[in-house]
Amino acid sequence: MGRTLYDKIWDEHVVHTEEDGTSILYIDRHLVHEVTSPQAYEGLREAGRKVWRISSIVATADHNTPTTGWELGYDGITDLVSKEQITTLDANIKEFGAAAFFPFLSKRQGIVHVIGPENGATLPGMTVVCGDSHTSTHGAFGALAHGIGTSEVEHVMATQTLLAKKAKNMLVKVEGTLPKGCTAKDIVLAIIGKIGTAGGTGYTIEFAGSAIRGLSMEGRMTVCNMAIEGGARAGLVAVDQKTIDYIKGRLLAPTGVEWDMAVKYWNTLQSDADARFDAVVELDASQIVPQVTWGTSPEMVLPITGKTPDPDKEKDANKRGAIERALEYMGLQPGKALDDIYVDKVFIGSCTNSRIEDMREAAAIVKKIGQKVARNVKLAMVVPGSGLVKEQAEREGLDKIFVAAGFEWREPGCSMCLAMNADRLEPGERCASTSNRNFEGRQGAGGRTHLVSPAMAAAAAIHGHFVDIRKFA
Ligand SMILES: CC(C)[C@H](C(=O)O)[C@@H](O)C(=O)O
Ligand code: SF4
Repeated sequence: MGRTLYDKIWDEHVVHTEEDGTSILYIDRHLVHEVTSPQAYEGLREAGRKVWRISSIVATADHNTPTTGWELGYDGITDLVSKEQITTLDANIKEFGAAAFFPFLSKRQGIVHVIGPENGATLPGMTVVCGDSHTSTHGAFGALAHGIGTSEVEHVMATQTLLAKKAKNMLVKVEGTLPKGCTAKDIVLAIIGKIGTAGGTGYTIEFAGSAIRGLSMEGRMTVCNMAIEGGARAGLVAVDQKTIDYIKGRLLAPTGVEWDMAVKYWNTLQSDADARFDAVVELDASQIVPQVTWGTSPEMVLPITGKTPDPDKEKDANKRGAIERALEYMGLQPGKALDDIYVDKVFIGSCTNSRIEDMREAAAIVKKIGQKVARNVKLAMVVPGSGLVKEQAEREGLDKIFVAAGFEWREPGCSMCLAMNADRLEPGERCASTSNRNFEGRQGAGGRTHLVSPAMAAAAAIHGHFVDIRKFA
């Protein structure tokens, strides 16, 4: 019987399997950031160990880095805990080594899930880990990539392996043409709306179908990024010519004979036609409408044409309670039209949507509408995912479009995706955000997050409330 893409990568990396299925998996790439690595390095130090394969480590600082004041250097990091995490990473990499390190202030610094692929650190067929749940992003390259905990970070550093149990195979097939105004973000929000945040639990999801093949690598990364929000630790997309074209010439990508050999192997990284999946979910891309989350979980999502749900109409007591709590936290009434929700802040960024294509989509809408950020919007910020994205966007003049319309154009980092740096929501503030999590307090205590695509966020900034961007498409 044929094998899935997941089966193939797993088989290539499994070192040993116990009777109960517990396996030792060889790890090719270890991405490191400042939040989940300090204890791991400390553990190595205490045990007198070295990093097993230094060339597997690629590191950057992202969660704690400020997005303003870079001209002040490290003095611009006002939060002392943030500063300590960033300088600790600098010291650890100096002591333990890495294949590549993009520290705070360096040109290639950025969100770990943006800089990995961008620098050719993420390659098809690899096993990729990072002490970060959104490592699933890298699956867009046909790599088996998932987040691990801090103790596992230390284990991988010490042994180059990870203890893991094989997940089941799920196929999410999205066929058809995505309507104008809809993006990869709308696809993945629609998938999560359908399967729920636990739908992918215990599975590795392969995203397939003509709509997925039609996406750019940036779009595929957006989809895989949120596989974790659908409950799956890893998401995958089969390798095709787009994958290979994206990688060619990147900093850490193979060259010469090694490139040719790699491409030959990468071209085998698809599920066999007769591969068996344990679960199959199908979606018609042509039916997708721009999505907006209304609640405190990514599955609480509806088309922009929708209205917030009425808990009284929900028969299941648990679900009813969840709807009531979410509406209360979000400060919304049942039956509220989504395009009548006004926002206080707009955040375009995060490892879901801070790549060049996202910047282009947001700028295009701003240009098309041709107006300034609405008066009720206190802050609209665009945070590129890396220094290279920032540079590219500036070459294309996108920053000028944003700034002229009243957006702030910031330095790269995780920024307002989570409240770990200076960018955050104040209690009660409502935000249109292109990030991936809308949990209570995620963007700051009491903050209210609505997850949307970059184009939807940009339009919300200009109109002051959510709008159906299909009318501009
Ligand atoms: C800080 C880090 C461990 C965390 C994660 O694992 O995802 C963060 O990136 C997030 O998005 O919540
Ligand atoms: S951008 Fe957000 S989701 Fe991504 S790694 Fe940073 S904090 Fe996590």
